[in-house]
Amino acid sequence: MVALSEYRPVAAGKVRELYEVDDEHLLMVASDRVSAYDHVLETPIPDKGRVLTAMSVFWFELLGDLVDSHFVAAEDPRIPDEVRGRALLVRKLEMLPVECVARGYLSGSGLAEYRETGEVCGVPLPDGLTEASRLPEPIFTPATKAELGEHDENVSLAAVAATVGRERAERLRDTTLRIYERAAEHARTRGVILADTKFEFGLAADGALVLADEVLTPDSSRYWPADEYAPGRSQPSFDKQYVRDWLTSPESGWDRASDAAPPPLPEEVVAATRARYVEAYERITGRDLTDWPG
Ligand SMILES: Nc1ncnc(-c2cnn(Cc3cccc(F)c3)c2)c1Cl
Repeated sequence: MVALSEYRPVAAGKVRELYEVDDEHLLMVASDRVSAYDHVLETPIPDKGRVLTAMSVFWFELLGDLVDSHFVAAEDPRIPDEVRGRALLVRKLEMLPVECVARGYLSGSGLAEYRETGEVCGVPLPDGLTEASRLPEPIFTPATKAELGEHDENVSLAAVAATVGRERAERLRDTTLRIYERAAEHARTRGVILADTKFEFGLAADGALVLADEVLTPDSSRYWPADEYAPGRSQPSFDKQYVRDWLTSPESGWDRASDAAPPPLPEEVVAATRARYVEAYERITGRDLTDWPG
């Protein structure tokens, strides 16, 4: 069995890493780290990496009739034991430099831009929308990838077309919206609102779009519990709300406005957060996490 240290690191996000396996393959590794308020917390959430990995695989399979993906294997001799269950063997692709975001609801950077201009990424929206308003129909709001720690910058479809060509930009938009709608409809039947999500695509040798990166995880999407949905206020995050509430409570002694690192999480917040990740996975997929390797 190969050790992770034998693979060359090629990229690292806040809570995940990417390694080169061979000329054709990469290893995408999800850690148990969690990020909140733009800080990576020092306390890991056991099984978070497994849940997000298993969730991506579920969506690759469910969306397989709509779009090809880079996914090769979740169990394979090339996957080191130390990351088994939270790592995927994927095809190495030529990646398109576009963060393909679909939004069915208005929040985050979309809401901020709407409040400034009445539009998001050049797409005009009706008046009178507020935090977490459901949009008349889902919109494509692409962004350019920012440096680690910075926020992505929203751009127009024309800006994407200037980068990848008009036809490919429209294909990115259409594909992004089609797989968002399919996923959001599935999540809704499980009592979960998929408010928005971010995809990354690469190109196959014949120029076809291939869905890459992590897909429809709680780190790349906003998941809200449907039974608590109420527009006009920020919605509870399905998976991170316990962490957010504790960090902003007097009990933590942390001042979010300061740039101080957040304190370690109490074990009951860790346990409750782990339970929410497992619940999100089992409700969305109908599968049992105990059946997933690792
Ligand atoms: N199949 C692919 N082929 C070529 N490149 C990529 C690729 C490069 N960067 N990223 C984003 C990223 C950054 C940090 C850790 C991650 F796991 C993923 C994805 C992929 Cl997924």
